Amino acid sequence: MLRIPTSTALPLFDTAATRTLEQQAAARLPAHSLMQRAGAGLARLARAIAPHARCIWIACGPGNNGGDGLQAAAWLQQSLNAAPEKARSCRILVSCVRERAHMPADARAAWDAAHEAGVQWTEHMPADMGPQDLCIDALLGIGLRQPGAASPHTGTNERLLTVLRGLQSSTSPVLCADIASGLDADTGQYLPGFAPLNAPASARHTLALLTLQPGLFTGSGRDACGQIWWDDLDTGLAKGRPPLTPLPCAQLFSPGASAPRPHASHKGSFGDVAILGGEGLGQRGLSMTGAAWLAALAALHGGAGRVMLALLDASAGSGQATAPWPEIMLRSPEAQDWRSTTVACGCGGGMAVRSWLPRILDQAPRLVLDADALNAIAEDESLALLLKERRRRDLHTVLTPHPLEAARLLKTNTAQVQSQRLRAARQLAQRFDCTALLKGSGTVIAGPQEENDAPPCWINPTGNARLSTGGTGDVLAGLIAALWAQGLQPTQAAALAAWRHGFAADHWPAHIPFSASALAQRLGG
Ligand SMILES: NC(=O)C1=CN([C@@H]2O[C@H](COP(=O)(O)OP(=O)(O)OC[C@H]3O[C@@H](n4cnc5c(N)ncnc54)[C@H](O)[C@@H]3O)[C@@H](O)[C@H]2O)[C@@H](O)CC1
Repeated sequence: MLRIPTSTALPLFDTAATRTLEQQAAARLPAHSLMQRAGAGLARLARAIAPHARCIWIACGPGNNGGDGLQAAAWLQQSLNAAPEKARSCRILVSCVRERAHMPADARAAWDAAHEAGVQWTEHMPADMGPQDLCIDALLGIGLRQPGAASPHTGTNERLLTVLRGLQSSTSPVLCADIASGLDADTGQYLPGFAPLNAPASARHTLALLTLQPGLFTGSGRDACGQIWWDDLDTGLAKGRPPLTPLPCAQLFSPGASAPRPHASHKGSFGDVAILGGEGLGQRGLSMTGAAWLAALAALHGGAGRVMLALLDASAGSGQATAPWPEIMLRSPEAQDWRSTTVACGCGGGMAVRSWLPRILDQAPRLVLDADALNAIAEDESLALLLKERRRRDLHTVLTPHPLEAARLLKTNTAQVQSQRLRAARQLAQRFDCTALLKGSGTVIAGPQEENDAPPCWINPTGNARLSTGGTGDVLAGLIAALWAQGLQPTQAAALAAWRHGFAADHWPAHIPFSASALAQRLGG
């Protein structure tokens, strides 16, 4: 069993691929083996999470996810039976939303095992559960379907939803079997009617079974599933023995070991970054120079050899007084040579960045486009065309939209982007022939399409809600530019930057107030 994230990049499989892998694995094993292993994994993790539980309540759904819960109940009860002194201090209780006769064959076998072990059945969540106890959510796994098409058994949905609401508002920790019930394993979105009404009042853990799926890590997945664990059910998947087919739909990003900087190096060894952004107060009365400074500061602390800042501020130079980092060289946009550097463009660019975009899109060999540069391109077909043509001219681009910016670029709305985050990132990468980094919980990074190949796609596992504050996106854009300038490929630079950005937030020292500029200054480690 692996605790996620690990230091290796892990494959993510969608539901269709998981079904195929499940069939392949089941065909090699005696009947019910996979479910027995799934139940054993759940029982092991349950004991580790709640070693002092007086009550473990297992809510079981109508299908094989419910079967996993029943099998876990059987294992837990059996281990209590083997240690009678413990059996007096802990109860294993099961609620099942469907009768045995209507469950699939594996689940019926698990039901029988639970029954034989002496598990107690209960109609409702026990009223006396406390923070040391544990709930197991085995209601719905990857078999979730749109309500309505769900079940021929009338009344199931209502009972299931009542039990689910109990789990979602539980003050005892919750361990989800495979995935939090109601969450789409491919997209990380709740199906209508399944989203919790309030934020969870207790810790969440999820044991992914057989495969890891993208929905655990993006959209609502992180909040719904909490700490993620993976049990590949002894199939070898976690040891890097994926079969040739089906292929993963994405990977969970993990940085490889970083090479130390050679001793015989100088500032020219690590590339130049130029930032263009920061509309001045004089233009529309809305100063956004801070955004460009943040990107520049991040590029500096991200290890670029030299950092130049070209402010879109008629009174350029005034910024120097407010943010005195003497290592950052101020340039006028006219004086900067855009052909020779890695460029991050758009941070705080306001309206002023628009007139510069034709030149930047035409000249910058490595270009990170953020914020107002993205909005300008979304509104101007001629700019979009220039962007699309860049890769054919051997000029490369990374787009860093948040969901609203992505929606503008894709001519859709934010809800559509969020409902299919992986697909949206891939569409952006394909449409503009570039790398697209879609920000949000579980940032998705998609590379441009290689000939006859699906674009590679990563999900970043690091980061937390600390990053939900102004300026962190500018820091990310500057960091991508810095890593790219140091020689990484664009998609690798984007993914590593997202990882390091999130990692810094995850390991934030309690005594330092979090802000984007503090984050930028901690990127060096
Ligand atoms: N069969 C096996 O050997 C294995 C099964 N596994 C487990 O099996 C799960 C998949 O099992 P299933 O394919 O049976 O699917 P699920 O158990 O996830 O769900 C299917 C059941 O839920 C009902 N349902 C679906 N959508 C609903 C909705 N919106 N409202 C109400 N009811 C709804 C369906 O009518 C069906 O009865 C995995 O998530 C995993 O937990 C894994 O342990 C791997 C091994």
